[in-house]
Amino acid sequence: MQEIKHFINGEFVGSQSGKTFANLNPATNQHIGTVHEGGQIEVEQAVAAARAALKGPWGTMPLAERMAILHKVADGINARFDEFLEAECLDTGKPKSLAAHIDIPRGAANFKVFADLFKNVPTESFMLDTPDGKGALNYAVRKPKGVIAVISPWNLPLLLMTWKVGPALACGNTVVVKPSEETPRTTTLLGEVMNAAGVPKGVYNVVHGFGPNSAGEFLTTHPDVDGITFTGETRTGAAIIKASSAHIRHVSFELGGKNPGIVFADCDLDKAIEGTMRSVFANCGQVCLGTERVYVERPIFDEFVKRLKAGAEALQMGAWDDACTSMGPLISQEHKQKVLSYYQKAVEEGATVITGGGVPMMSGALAEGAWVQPTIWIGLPETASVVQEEIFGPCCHVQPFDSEEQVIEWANATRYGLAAAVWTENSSRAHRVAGQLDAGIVWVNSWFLRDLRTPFGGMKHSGIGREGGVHSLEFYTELKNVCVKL
Ligand SMILES: NC(=O)C1=CN([C@@H]2O[C@H](COP(=O)(O)OP(=O)(O)OC[C@H]3O[C@@H](n4cnc5c(N)ncnc54)[C@H](O)[C@@H]3O)[C@@H](O)[C@H]2O)C=CC1
Ligand SMILES: O=C(O)/C=C/C=C(\O)C(=O)O
Repeated sequence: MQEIKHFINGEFVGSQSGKTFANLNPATNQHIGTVHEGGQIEVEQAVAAARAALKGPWGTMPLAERMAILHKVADGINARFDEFLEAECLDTGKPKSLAAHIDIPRGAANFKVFADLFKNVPTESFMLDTPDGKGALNYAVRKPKGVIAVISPWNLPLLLMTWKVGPALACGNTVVVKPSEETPRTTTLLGEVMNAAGVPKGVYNVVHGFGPNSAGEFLTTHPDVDGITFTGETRTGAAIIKASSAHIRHVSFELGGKNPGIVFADCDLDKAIEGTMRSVFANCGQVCLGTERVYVERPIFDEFVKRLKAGAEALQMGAWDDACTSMGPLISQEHKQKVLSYYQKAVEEGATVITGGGVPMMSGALAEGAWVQPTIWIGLPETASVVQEEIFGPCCHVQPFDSEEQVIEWANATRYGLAAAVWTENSSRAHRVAGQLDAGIVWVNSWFLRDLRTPFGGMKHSGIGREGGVHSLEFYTELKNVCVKL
């Protein structure tokens, strides 16, 4: 059984309180590790270490050296690829085919891409005319923001944590990470890679624990934190703003979604089915960008539903290391109960269940895991709970539509605005519809095709701010204008 400790000032340390909690494998519900629960003391130590590293070796390191170290971190993740893969799959139950394709490579890329992006970024300068005719020169310089608190979720643990830590470190900041209590392993393993890569002590710190009245809250309310970046539920984002409001600092929030997939009759149906299958069921539906509302133009509705059903029923649930597995379990028993409560609500609200709706029969060690069936509903009004609320499970409601105007109105009629997918071969329509959707990202004829240089974030209740490319640079640095009278 693995003991999972905090990583503070370059060392693995236990909690002074002696408090621990269980690390469970969601595929089996077995206790596979013991995690130290951080309190005020560990958060205090981690923030102090991050502040000292900022003033010391990291803050004074030449840019080229810092970027070379971040390349070594990426190489270090790749060199220990199989260990990261196993750690991520044990924590989440996700199939290794998925984690090997997405989670671990993106974990490494998040360091390389941002190191390369930020190496040569210019800033603005302006000449100002003055009455004496000599003028003044203004130029802006970027400084690291300082100590960044990173609060990360359990659905794509390494990917989403490094998506923030990579650019934060590339900009010269130091970080204290509070990973999700459900998925402590890869964040901890990254500490070993940081040390091996030569990252100075205190630059990357990890404190384990929960949210309210635990490490998460202690970190986000700490007065010596200069910025908070968070991915997770909208309600948690609101709680973090409220709890930390005494201190003025920037926040960057990537929150929930209830994303539409819009399928026009002129789409390439094979591509639309393949993309919608991924966007609904990948990672057992636990992706904030995933599609939970599918709108299909009426002439192809029956055919689409028939083929989506066949795809869902062909998914293979099983162990993470079985090459045949295409869908894993949900993250926890608690989340399983939440998703099943929506399965029940859908029926109570009058849905026709096309497939799924319950719990699959799993055998052997998997019998006690957090498994649910991939599920498709039709026949609900747009006001139904499962059409309006984020479920975060392998399920969707499919609705026929008759006009562009109608589908745009429905697509926008939620409090969320994170992502959308549009399937059409008509490029004028693609641009027209994309322009009218309330979403931070619209994919046309694709889903989860990511370019890390682009703005990423949500509208409405789906987030505050954008990260990615120069937008990460904006969040993780402070701009200072220097005005020199000539
Ligand atoms: N990317 C997304 O949009 C995600 C959405 N979710 C949604 O959120 C639901 C709940 O999942 P959770 O893991 O509980 O998500 P969450 O939003 O509660 O947790 C995300 C992170 O925030 C921390 N946290 C929670 N409360 C906090 C607080 N008051 N102060 C500081 N940190 C805090 C957690 O410990 C974790 O590290 C899921 O059922 C799903 O619907 C969950 C994970 C990711
Ligand atoms: O940055 C990405 O490519 C993925 C983002 C996904 C989420 O934010 C999520 O699922 O929570």
